Amino acid sequence: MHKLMVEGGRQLRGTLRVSGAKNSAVALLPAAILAESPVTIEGLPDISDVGTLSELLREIGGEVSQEDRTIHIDPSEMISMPLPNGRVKKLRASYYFMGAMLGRFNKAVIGLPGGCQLGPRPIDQHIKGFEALGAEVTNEQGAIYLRAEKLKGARIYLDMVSVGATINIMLAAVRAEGKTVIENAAKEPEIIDVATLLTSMGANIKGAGTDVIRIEGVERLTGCLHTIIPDRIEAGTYAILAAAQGEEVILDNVIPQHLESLLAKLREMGVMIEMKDDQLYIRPPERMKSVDIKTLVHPGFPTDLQQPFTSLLTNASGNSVVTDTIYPSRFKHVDELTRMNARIRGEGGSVIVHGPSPLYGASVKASDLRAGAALVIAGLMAEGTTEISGVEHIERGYENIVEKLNNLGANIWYEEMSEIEKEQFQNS
Ligand SMILES: CC(=O)N[C@H]1[C@@H](OP(=O)(O)OP(=O)(O)OC[C@H]2O[C@@H](n3ccc(=O)[nH]c3=O)[C@H](O)[C@@H]2O)O[C@H](CO)[C@@H](O)[C@@H]1O
Ligand SMILES: C=C(OP(=O)(O)O)C(=O)O
Repeated sequence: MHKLMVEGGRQLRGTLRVSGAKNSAVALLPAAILAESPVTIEGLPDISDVGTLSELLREIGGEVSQEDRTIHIDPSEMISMPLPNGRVKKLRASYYFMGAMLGRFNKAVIGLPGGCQLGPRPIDQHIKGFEALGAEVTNEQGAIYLRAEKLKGARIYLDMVSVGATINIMLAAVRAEGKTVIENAAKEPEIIDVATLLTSMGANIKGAGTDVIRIEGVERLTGCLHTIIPDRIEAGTYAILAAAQGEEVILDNVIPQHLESLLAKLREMGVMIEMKDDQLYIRPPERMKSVDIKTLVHPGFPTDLQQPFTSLLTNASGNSVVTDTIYPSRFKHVDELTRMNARIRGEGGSVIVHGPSPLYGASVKASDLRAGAALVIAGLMAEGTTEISGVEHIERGYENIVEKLNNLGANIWYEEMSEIEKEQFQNS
């Protein structure tokens, strides 16, 4: 078990290449289950969620091989093997095995997914969608059993906009008989990416990226080659970091249009941003202005950037109000930032960041992936050294974070935890 050590106060400069999108990759890999011949996916991020999904694909009989960033998945020998526990609990996206296995085999048995603990994360809308398509869904001792004679297209209105439910219903519906319409669908770029892969496999999908998706079921899907879009959340995290501690940082392999809400907020704070093709140039101002943020469904401010952005706000002059309407209790990073001298207090469902307040290195715990990113940013901004435990959360979603940041001039390294630290971590 190791911890991440971050020396604060260094100015960062140089070019950082953004990896393939985690939230696309984790849906694209299960989507390959639906094909009858090999699927090749390029631009894979090297993160633990991808490794876990590759193992799950192997567990159900998939032949999976990887060379560098390209994965080949041969789904032809797959069977609907129950996946009640184990790896399924390591990540959120294991829920995509429900839609994909239901779509291919008309049955699936899968444990409830894990992923970041951000407050309640029900999957009732996924189940509502599967049932509308004709599946019988039961929860037996913590595993979800899905069975259908034959899936039939349906009109499904999502009670709330859900990324996972939208993708899962698409996966189940592409081989169903007839037409499916998903209303109040999520519009995230990752949904378009999954629809692009499925379309290359032979699916008939219209409207991905809008709030009404229409799918005409087809009998079979075949393998294809697909390249994953860049990770807008990784790019956003590093853009925030560059605004906090950069001299002049260039982010490479970015789709700036995917980051409009973040870039608008950074500009409001006075950060200089230039876009050129797939690159972003970021320079912080002398003095940063406070801003309020409220997370919303895409294209609103993404909840996954709320925690990293809170770290940046500690350096802004004035009071900033942060509200998360997607996960109203996604604030576990706040106590840790407070240990580092941030002045943040809760009010109603929001937190108010009083800035600027200098941060000081401390021993802190990453409770989830983006809390981890928030602490890395805070550690780089702080005076002294910060020790971050809970590194496994960060490794779920950030490829080679140590190498990428050290290439910009940071000083970050892993250290093995002492026995006492391990015990304290496990009991905290
Ligand atoms: C693997 C992946 O892509 N994860 C992302 C995905 O998570 P995930 O797909 O789990 O998030 P959703 O978009 O489904 O959740 C949005 C909101 O709807 C609620 N909800 C969702 C489904 C449901 O059946 N019932 C229900 O009540 C959730 O509790 C949450 O409040 O989108 C989130 C919101 O952008 C991101 O933070 C996650 O990074
Ligand atoms: C919440 C996240 O991930 P997951 O849904 O995989 O837990 C995230 O990527 O910020």
